[in-house]
Formats: sequence, C-alpha cells, structure tokens
Amino acid sequence: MISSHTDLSTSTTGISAQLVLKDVFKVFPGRQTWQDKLLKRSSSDFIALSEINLTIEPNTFVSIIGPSGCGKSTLLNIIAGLTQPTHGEVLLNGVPVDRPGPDRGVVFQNYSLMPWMTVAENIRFAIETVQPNLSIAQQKDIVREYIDLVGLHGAEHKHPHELSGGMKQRVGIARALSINPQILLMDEPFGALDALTRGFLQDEIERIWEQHRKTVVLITHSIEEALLLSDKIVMMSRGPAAQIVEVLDVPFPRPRSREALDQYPRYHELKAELEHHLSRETRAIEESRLQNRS
Ligand SMILES: Nc1ncnc2c1ncn2[C@@H]1O[C@H](COP(=O)(O)OP(=O)(O)OP(=O)(O)O)[C@@H](O)[C@H]1O
Repeated sequence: MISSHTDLSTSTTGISAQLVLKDVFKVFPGRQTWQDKLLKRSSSDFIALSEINLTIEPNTFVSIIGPSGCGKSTLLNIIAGLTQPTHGEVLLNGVPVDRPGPDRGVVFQNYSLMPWMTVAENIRFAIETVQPNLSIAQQKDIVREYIDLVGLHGAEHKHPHELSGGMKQRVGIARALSINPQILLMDEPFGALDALTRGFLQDEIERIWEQHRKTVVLITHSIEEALLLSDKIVMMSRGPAAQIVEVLDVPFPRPRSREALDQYPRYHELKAELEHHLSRETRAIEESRLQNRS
C-alpha cells in the first residue's frame, strides 16, 4: 500500500504506485534581516525536509504525523504543487508534479472560502474552473450531489460568515471533492474545530471515504484521528532536515468506530508507539531550544 523505501515505481505489493516522492529535499533560503546586515552576520539556509521517499498506492488513506514544525505542511504543499522541492521529485500517476492541478483537491485548516460567495457558489466556482465546458445545469447537479454528500442541505444559499467552523469545513471538503480529484490532500482540516465537531467530521470523513475510496493524504496532530481514518501512518522526525522515520500499518476492518477500535489490543499498541514517538521528538525540540538559549 505504501513504502518509504527503494523501488518507487511500484509499491511493496507490486501494485502500480499512484503517488511517488523520490528523494525530496526542501531548503528555505536564509533571509538577511537589517540586523544581520548591520552586524555583518550571514543567515544560513534552513533545511526543512531531507531525503523523503514515499510510495502510495491508489485508494489508500494515509496520515502524516510528526512534531510541530517538522515540515508536514511543506511536504503537503509540495505534493499539491504549491511549493517546489529543492531537490527530488513528486510523481502522480507517473507524471511529475510541478504546479497545482485538478487531479489534487486540497482542504486547508482555515477553510479558504470566498467570503462573498454562497456555499453553492463556492463549490460551483471550483467546478467551473476545472470543467468550464459543463453546462450550468450540469454544474448545479454536481453542486447538489456534494452538498448532500457532506450534509449541507439547506445551507446552499448561506455565506461563509453565516456558517459554523464545522459547516465551513464541510464546504471545503465538498469543494475539494466536487472537482473529482485523484487524490485528496488535507492539512489539519479539523485543527480549528472544537472536540465534538471534530469527532462528527471525522465520522463524516470515514463515511465519505467508504463511498469514494479516494487516495487521501491527511496531516494531523491527533493520534486518535490518524488511527480512526488511516490505512497507513507516516511518522516524521523533528526538523531541521526532517525525515520519514517509519510507516505504520493500521490493520483494522472498516467501517470503523471509536468503540470498535478500542477493543483491539493492537490499537493500543499503535497508539502507545505514536505517543512515544511524538513525545520523544517534542522533548528533543524543547531541549535543543533550551540549549540554544543558554
Ligand atoms: N516559506 C518559508 N520560509 C522559511 N522557512 C519556512 C517557510 N515555510 C516553512 N518554513 C519552516 O519550515 C519548517 C517546517 O514548517 P511546516 O509549516 O511545514 O511544519 P509543520 O510540521 O506543518 O508545522 P505545524 O505542525 O506547526 O503545523 C518550520 O521550521 C518553518 O518555520
């Protein structure tokens, strides 16, 4: 399903890979502030990602988990084509990714909706941009389909300021799916939501994924969320020069529920392993911060 190792054109199971990251590095150039110039200090480049190799098969739900600031969003932005890697390449169905495209739907934490457009207009705008040849009636049919899918029936004519955070994110998900992308990229989509709404939307994503089975790459800070939704969890190390440390299999049958997962001893083992990884990496970040201060 996924591999972080050598043969990148096919995955470990021999199935053709859908998404391949080959030896990806990302270096952000150092910027000299006026203080640096005054003190004749050079500013050094920042290596965010180092040697990222990853192969993802079609119809796989993959979560990326790692300590804060390790480079998860940078990695997602590279897959989305919003940022270019400094070295290495990303292939989607064998085609290099060098810009954003309709084959990738992106859901952001801050929703990124057009405030002057209604729910329906936000979704229709995305469809029209990607498929300008569709008739208005066809576009409206698709809008209706995705509004129903995410449970927004009745809110079509509302503007974003009239919606709760959870409803806004439902629009974001409907918009991303309505262009029928091959892969859905989600950057902490539930990060700004309260715990209850977050739980509801996680269940919705699980239900929608059961229906559509698209390849998904999700960034999350929540171990429970990753275990509920994913087939695979990619564990990243702390930065700078963050790497993939391990890829965990999440073997539980679907559809899943929190109550059912709680019954599996393996669920608790995976949870403990992820907690240990995150706390070790976060502790190391804090220690190096303290050392730098002294
Ligand atoms: N445009 C940029 N220029 C310079 N440095 C950047 C830039 N974008 C990100 N970085 C740095 O790269 C590192 C990775 O950032 P990124 O946002 O990808 O991490 P993250 O794991 O998504 O963080 P978080 O979990 O807090 O959302 C950070 O140290 C960040 O400061």
